[in-house]
Amino acid sequence: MFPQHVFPDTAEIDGQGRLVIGGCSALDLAEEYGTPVYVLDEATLRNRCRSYRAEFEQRCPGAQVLYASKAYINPALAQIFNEEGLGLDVVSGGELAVAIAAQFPLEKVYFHGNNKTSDELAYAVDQGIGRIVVDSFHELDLLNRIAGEAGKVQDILIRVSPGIDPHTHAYTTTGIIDSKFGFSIQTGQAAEAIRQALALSRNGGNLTLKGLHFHLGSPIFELEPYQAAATDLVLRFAAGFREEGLDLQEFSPGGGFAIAYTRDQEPPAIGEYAETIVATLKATCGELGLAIPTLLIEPGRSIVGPAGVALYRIGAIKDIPGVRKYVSVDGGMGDNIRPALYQASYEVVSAGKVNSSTSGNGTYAEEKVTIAGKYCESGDVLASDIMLPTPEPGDIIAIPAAGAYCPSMASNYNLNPRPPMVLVKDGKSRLIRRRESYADMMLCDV
Ligand SMILES: Cc1ncc(COP(=O)(O)O)c(C=O)c1O
Ligand SMILES: N[C@@H](CCCC[NH3+])C(=O)O
Repeated sequence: MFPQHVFPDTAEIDGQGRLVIGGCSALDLAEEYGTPVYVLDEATLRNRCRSYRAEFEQRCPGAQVLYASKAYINPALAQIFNEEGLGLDVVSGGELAVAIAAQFPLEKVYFHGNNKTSDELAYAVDQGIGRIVVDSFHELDLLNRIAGEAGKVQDILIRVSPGIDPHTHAYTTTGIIDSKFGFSIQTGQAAEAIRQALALSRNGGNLTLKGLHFHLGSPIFELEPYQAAATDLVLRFAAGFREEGLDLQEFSPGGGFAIAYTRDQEPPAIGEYAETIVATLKATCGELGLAIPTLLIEPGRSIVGPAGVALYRIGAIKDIPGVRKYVSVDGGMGDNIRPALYQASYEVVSAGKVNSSTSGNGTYAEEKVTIAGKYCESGDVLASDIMLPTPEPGDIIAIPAAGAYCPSMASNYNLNPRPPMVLVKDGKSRLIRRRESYADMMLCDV
């Protein structure tokens, strides 16, 4: 059965059992743009942006949705997010440069990161970035100096670490006490950071503390970590600094909202995350007598992830009798490091032979295979022991839920060019990033 809910909103199967995305045949896209290729469905992207805005704004007027660029950004996408009224979360000078290239309104850009360099901070301050989310004492001093040299007063948030385990992969957990991100509430370092920031907001300093931020990790399939544990805990902590002059104008519980990667996964709906966060925010602020701050949320994966489908072409097929059947494709860990890095699981369908009750073609006989990449690493496996209609060299396979943290974490390992990105909508496709060439990969070599 076709796992519709892990594919983009517009995905369908035509009468010949072929996958169609955004009105475009996956086989035709593979032919036109070559493989591997990442296809992004514009309708899904925009639907997710609109759902986030609607679900949070209707419950909490003035709430702002900041797209977490690290999930994937380029100028064309930044323009779409701007059209949809989102802000941006950036974590490097490079991501900020994309926002600038796309003429994104910089007052809606928030700069994160545990070790922003002085060059990056100076660049952000000079360009007039909206907020810098300060993550260390070193950064507090450095930024105060840089803003002073630029003759500016920079708005900041402080990132706190609430000491909450959101039950996700150890490599993607950020809000626990043993984390390189943020100032820990438990150790007293968050309190000290707030006091220093307040002092720099007053005594001739060059910073203005606007509020607090935290981010627990990603993907978070539970609602509870956002609720009592985090939103409630951080708000109570913030209320303790009212007397010392903390005016909590902005409050961000970060991102981390989950998506379905495999057919058995059912993450909470966007409305459920919104209800949990906003209800807790309102109840806790009411109880503490705090004015409700502007709520900021930072979804990345859950906006771009479900919009993306990776297409690969099958090459070598190696059957090791009694052991495993390896089906190798023309991409792999260079364009999707997530299985190797996080043991992430994906669905795989054969784009020209989709087993679906709506295909009208009955079913294709399946066999158990392992999808391997073309990289010189044994760990370069995209999906292990999955069922696939009998594969043949030349077949196109599609991996859904691939829009987030695949192209953005892609590398040139083994000097394979990174794949192109294609936006599809209403039966038309548009290249928004071309495939790298061999010359591109030698561009910086001197
Ligand atoms: C500070 C911050 N905000 C937002 C995000 C976005 O997370 P996700 O893409 O899971 O929504 C991240 C990444 O985990 C992050 O570190
Ligand atoms: N890159 C990770 C998530 C980390 C998000 C950044 N803090 C992933 O692929 O799931």
